Amino acid sequence: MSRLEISNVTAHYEGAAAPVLANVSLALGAGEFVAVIGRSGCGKTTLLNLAAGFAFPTSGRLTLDGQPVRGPGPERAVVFQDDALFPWLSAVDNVAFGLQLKGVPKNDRREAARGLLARVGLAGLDERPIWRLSGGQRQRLGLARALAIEPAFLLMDEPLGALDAMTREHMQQLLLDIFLATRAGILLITHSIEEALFLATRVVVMAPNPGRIVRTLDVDFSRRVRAGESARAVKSAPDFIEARAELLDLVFEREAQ
Ligand SMILES: Nc1ncnc2c1ncn2[C@@H]1O[C@H](COP(=O)(O)OP(=O)(O)OP(=O)(O)O)[C@@H](O)[C@H]1O
Repeated sequence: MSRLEISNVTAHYEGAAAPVLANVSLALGAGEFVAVIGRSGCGKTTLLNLAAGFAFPTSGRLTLDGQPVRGPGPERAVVFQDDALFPWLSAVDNVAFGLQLKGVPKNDRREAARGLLARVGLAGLDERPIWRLSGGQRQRLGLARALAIEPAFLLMDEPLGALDAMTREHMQQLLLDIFLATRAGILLITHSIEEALFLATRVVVMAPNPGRIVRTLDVDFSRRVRAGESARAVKSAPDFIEARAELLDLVFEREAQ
């Protein structure tokens, strides 16, 4: 079972007065869905970049199954808001590219890629060029490509931020389905407190100057969706609304400081 551990990490950007992250600790295991929220500039993306191996801390430790993280790796797939798809390739070839990186033989790649496209709800759009896909379809494609490498961890930076409300709700359901099917450890950065509460097994609240974790909340609202309750019912349940208000207070209280 894979485990990513961020222990007591501090990070600085050159020239900045305060550290961008100070004494941040966070662990992510298989079957855990951690959502990180906090006001703009509190270091969420920096934290994800460290977890992905795109950046390194000034002090503290990052380990993967006990081994120091030295850079990016195929066990950690990253999904961004503006997904870095290859615009000159069709949908199926964008996913097949991920399979090529994984070493899947050429003849098997397109068929496997089609399967992944179907899994994210893009069946039938295989040969579409990227520029003819909607924002939501591109996000699905970005997810399919991330899943192609069968990552132990999915690291996502505001992946649904650019989508309209309806599409966003559909994508939340897809993320839940993927989480359940793969049991990958998911790290999701989101500006939506509601989305964090709805999807995660743990919500982490950060505050800025220096970037730090001020609250960790274990939640299980997604279990109710799995048990058959509708997303709408879960999001309008009294305990969901109460938890959302508490987190809102926390983020705004910190903002006022
Ligand atoms: N490459 C960089 N060099 C210098 N400073 C940076 C760099 N990247 C980010 N910062 C600064 O570090 C702080 C944290 O940025 P980061 O993007 O991690 O925050 P965030 O919480 O993800 O913000 P947002 O919610 O707006 O995306 C900000 O003050 C930002 O200006």
